[in-house]
Amino acid sequence: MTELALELRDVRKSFGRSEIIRGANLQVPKGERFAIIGPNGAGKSTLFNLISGRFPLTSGDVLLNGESTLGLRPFEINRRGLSRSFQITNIFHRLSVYENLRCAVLWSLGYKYSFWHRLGGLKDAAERAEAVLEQIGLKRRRDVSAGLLTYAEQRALEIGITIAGGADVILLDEPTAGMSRSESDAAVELIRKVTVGKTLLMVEHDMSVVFGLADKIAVVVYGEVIACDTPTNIRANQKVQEAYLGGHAPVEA
Ligand SMILES: Nc1ncnc2c1ncn2[C@@H]1O[C@H](COP(=O)(O)OP(=O)(O)OP(=O)(O)O)[C@@H](O)[C@H]1O
Repeated sequence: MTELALELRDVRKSFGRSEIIRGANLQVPKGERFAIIGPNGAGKSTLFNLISGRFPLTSGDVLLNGESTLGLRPFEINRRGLSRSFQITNIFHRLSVYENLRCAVLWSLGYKYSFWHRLGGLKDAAERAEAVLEQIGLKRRRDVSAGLLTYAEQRALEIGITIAGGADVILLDEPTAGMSRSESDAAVELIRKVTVGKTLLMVEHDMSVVFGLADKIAVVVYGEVIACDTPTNIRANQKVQEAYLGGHAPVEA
């Protein structure tokens, strides 16, 4: 049987009287790259917030590596091996690129920022931060304040921060939003490289990124996963074509 990294079982979420997530089910096998697509307001970011523990579920269950995460706080879910990035960049602008990464490593190890100064010599964290720096291609920019990086570099750093703790399950929220075609092609390569052997779940609107990167695509419409399949099958799926008004299935640019 396939081992699942992540499983959503009849997940529901209401805000006040509106039910936004309406019985979502999803199975993400270990080591696969999944894209979540769907119209604006379908509930994709809300699903991410439920999976990462930012919002409590109204009902249903989320399993990470076979274990329920119900009632766990975001940092506890993070310590169990799930790390997420945000649509809005989540970096410390006044710290250098390297310091941002070291901070992310230390945080994942359970250290609070207030202990920072006493941990400067922690060899493992420093080595890990250097390795991630290399992986994301920002070695040249090591000592630059993160706030001075270009937008694309900041998004790469953000991916570095997300993977720095060594989580096996990575959630990326619109990793190429606001990028030019060439920047987004480079981001796809970076994401592919840093997620080798890991499980990836990403929300993405850019169909060339989705079709270029995803093993499977989950389509969310009105808070339900209406289809989850390979890119080829999703393109041919009648229900998906109908959900994308006008009867056109999502296609690459
Ligand atoms: N904290 C909240 N309180 C109330 N309503 C919310 C909250 N968060 C999200 N919603 C509502 O839930 C619905 C789904 O929003 P969500 O951001 O998850 O959609 P999305 O699929 O990610 O959209 P987009 O593609 O535009 O980013 C929207 O109608 C939104 O207004």
